[in-house]
Amino acid sequence: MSYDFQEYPDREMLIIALANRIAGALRTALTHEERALLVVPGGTSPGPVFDDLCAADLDWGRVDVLLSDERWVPEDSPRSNTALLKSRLLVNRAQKARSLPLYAPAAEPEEALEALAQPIGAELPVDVLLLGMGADMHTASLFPGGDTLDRALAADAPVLVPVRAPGAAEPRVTLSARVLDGAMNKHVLIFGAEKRRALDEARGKPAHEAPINAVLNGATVHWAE
Ligand SMILES: O=C1O[C@H](COP(=O)(O)O)[C@@H](O)[C@H](O)[C@H]1O
Repeated sequence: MSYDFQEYPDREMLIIALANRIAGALRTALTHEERALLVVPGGTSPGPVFDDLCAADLDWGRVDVLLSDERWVPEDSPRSNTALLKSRLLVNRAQKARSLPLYAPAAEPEEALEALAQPIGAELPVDVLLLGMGADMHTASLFPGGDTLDRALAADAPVLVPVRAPGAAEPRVTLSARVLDGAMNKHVLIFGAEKRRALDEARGKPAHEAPINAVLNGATVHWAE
């Protein structure tokens, strides 16, 4: 397994460069496909990248945008990744993009899983993937100790997997590892010394201990202090 590690002098430079890389990869995909599928993370890290990317000059009307994972909370929750996506990425030029939902107002994710997975399955594979990573080496909602991690890591995993994990405050849904890893163009965004150490510690570990390893092959990791 090998990946590129790109270190930046500061977060601002990383954000500009990464937004440009993603926009460029989408433009390239759109030269040979009718539509392109962009998958992005939630959490605290990607907001500033979204702020730049949403202004990129590209044919957003032919782009589908999807979260890598979602916490099973309504959109008015401060923990909603969908709310982050809508307020920071699907604005400006990018408001023309089509958003594929990863949440529906049901009590448990299992009740909505099939309906959410169907339109996603129709757009696969992922053209451009941006992921985050937690200091516990989780990515998307592939958590060490997650109750469905084996299923989510399997070669024949479904598109979407519901997850409950010790490190996660609420139930979640996640794209499975095979869907994430199958992306044409893969980027991982991490900030700070703790996550850099976690990435180093992940080296050589099996994916059920360090789920980030399930998606790193061929990826570019973008890091700034
Ligand atoms: O819970 C989540 O965490 C990871 C990492 O988030 P961060 O706040 O440490 O940047 C994120 O990639 C994932 O999409 C999100 O649901």
